[in-house]
Amino acid sequence: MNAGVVIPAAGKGKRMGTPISKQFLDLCGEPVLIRTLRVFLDHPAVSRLVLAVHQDEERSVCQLLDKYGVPREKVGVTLGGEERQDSVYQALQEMATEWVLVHDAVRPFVTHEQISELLNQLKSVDAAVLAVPVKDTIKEVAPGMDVARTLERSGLWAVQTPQAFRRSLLVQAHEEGKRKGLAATDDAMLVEAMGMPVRVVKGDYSNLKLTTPEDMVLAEAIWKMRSRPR
Ligand SMILES: Nc1ccn([C@@H]2O[C@H](COP(=O)(O)OP(=O)(O)OP(=O)(O)O)[C@@H](O)[C@H]2O)c(=O)n1
Ligand SMILES: C[C@](O)(CO)[C@H](O)COP(=O)(O)O
Repeated sequence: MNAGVVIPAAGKGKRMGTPISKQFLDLCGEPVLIRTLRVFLDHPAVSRLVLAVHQDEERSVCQLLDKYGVPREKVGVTLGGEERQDSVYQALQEMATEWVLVHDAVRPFVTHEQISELLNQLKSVDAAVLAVPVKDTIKEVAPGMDVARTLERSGLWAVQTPQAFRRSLLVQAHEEGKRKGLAATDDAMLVEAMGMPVRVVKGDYSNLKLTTPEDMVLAEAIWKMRSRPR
């Protein structure tokens, strides 16, 4: 199977709060974005990647790709939008493969096994996502900070990326979502809104999304753990 990869990388990382956007922070010697890209570049089923970047960072991203020897014939760069959803849609316009994976630039710990398993699922379904069972008790909290209710944990999963799709379905889902004014925090939500099934593949808790400052500390620890000789 031949797949393209859309990497939304146009966020400003407000919750991380660093002067440079979190996708460019150093993770044990290389920028997060480069670490994420390498996983996909090295996967045999990936034929093309498109990065959606912020307009102020387009030049510096291109320089970064050249500095780290990223093959530009395989990696395109396009401008992202206001929200993650807009950035993914923009990058999808540059993608022509039948199958597409969407993956956050700030999840550098995705593995080849996870990518392969998601693509394997696309032999029987048109949408599949990585997720892990939630570990905490989840409560819905009312605006006044009183607990509204406690959710039944047994069926709750925290969804990650990559998320894998038949490209035509994902494009249609984004377009219908836009028409209906849906604000989606992941791509599968848009497919779900069409009433289409989405398969869940069990992921790994270390496939962290770097969001807040303590995530960088965890990320360094995970990187070091993975780099230790076995
Ligand atoms: N307009 C946007 C917003 C987000 N993203 C990307 O979507 C991924 C996940 O989003 P998130 O963690 O929310 O990143 P930020 O929007 O940068 O973070 P924050 O919400 O804290 O500002 C990141 O790779 C981010 O760069 C994007 O491409 N375009
Ligand atoms: C797509 C995602 O990574 C799945 O967990 C997540 O929803 C992105 O959310 P964010 O609000 O853009 O961080």
